[in-house]
Amino acid sequence: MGNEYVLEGVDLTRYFGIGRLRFAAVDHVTIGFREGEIVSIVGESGSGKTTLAKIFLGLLRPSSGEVRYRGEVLRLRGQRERRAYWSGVQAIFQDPFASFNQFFRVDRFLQDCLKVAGIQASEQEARRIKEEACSFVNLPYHEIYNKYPFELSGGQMQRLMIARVFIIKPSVLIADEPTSMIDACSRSTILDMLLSLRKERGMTIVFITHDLGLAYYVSDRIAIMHRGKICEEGEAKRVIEDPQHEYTRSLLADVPRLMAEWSLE
Ligand SMILES: Nc1ncnc2c1ncn2[C@@H]1O[C@H](COP(=O)(O)OP(=O)(O)OP(=O)(O)O)[C@@H](O)[C@H]1O
Repeated sequence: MGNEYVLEGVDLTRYFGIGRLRFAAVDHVTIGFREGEIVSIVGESGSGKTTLAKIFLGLLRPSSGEVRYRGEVLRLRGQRERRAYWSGVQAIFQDPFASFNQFFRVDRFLQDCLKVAGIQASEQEARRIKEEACSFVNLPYHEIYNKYPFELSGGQMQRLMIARVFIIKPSVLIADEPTSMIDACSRSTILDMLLSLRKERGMTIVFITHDLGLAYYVSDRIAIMHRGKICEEGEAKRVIEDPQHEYTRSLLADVPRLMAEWSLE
């Protein structure tokens, strides 16, 4: 039988610091993501979520354990292998400002996405794809193509990151607090965009958030991370309605209006 996970981490550990200061930011984490599934990794600040995301993206080496993509152990030896991997596994990071090369205009950024996606298109066809991606995220291409990232708002940058995903069509998207810089209204629009991408493309989405309400709203499964470990994992409804771990219960106590806020059921 084949491996059912598109992406998985097996016994991942990552230490930081040396000597007595050494600690495990990610501590023996095993977790897998199936095709078309949305899994949220929820935990408070410093619990190791971003470190785990970076390991999955091949941006950080685990101290031990391994990442498997489509059943194969991930070994990224050069820029070519990295690029090939990133055409399948993409990320949206917390701080969109840091995700852009500030010296490149928006058009160059989008053009690079075509390159990562391996799309060889005429100038006219490339323009059509870029316009289509911008319109998917409600950005008027003709107004922004000539701008530098610092001339965009935080929300526009985040939309541009989703336009990138729209062009590259990765199998897996790792979204680290994708809605942190925008107001509640644009937030739900962006979430809807991501949900429709998963529906249309069967994309796997890994949401990294401290917001259990948001996780419940979007996910099939939730994994709770605490001090580098996954302390609880399961179907979203089960984790919320019947939490098994003390830490999950304490997180739930912090979101008493969870159901009402997200108008669930
Ligand atoms: N490069 C690094 N060097 C040393 N320590 C680090 C490094 N990156 C992260 N850490 C530490 O590892 C721990 C986990 O950090 P991480 O960013 O993964 O947490 P997080 O759950 O994503 O938090 P947040 O929600 O605030 O982003 C923290 O104590 C952090 O200070």
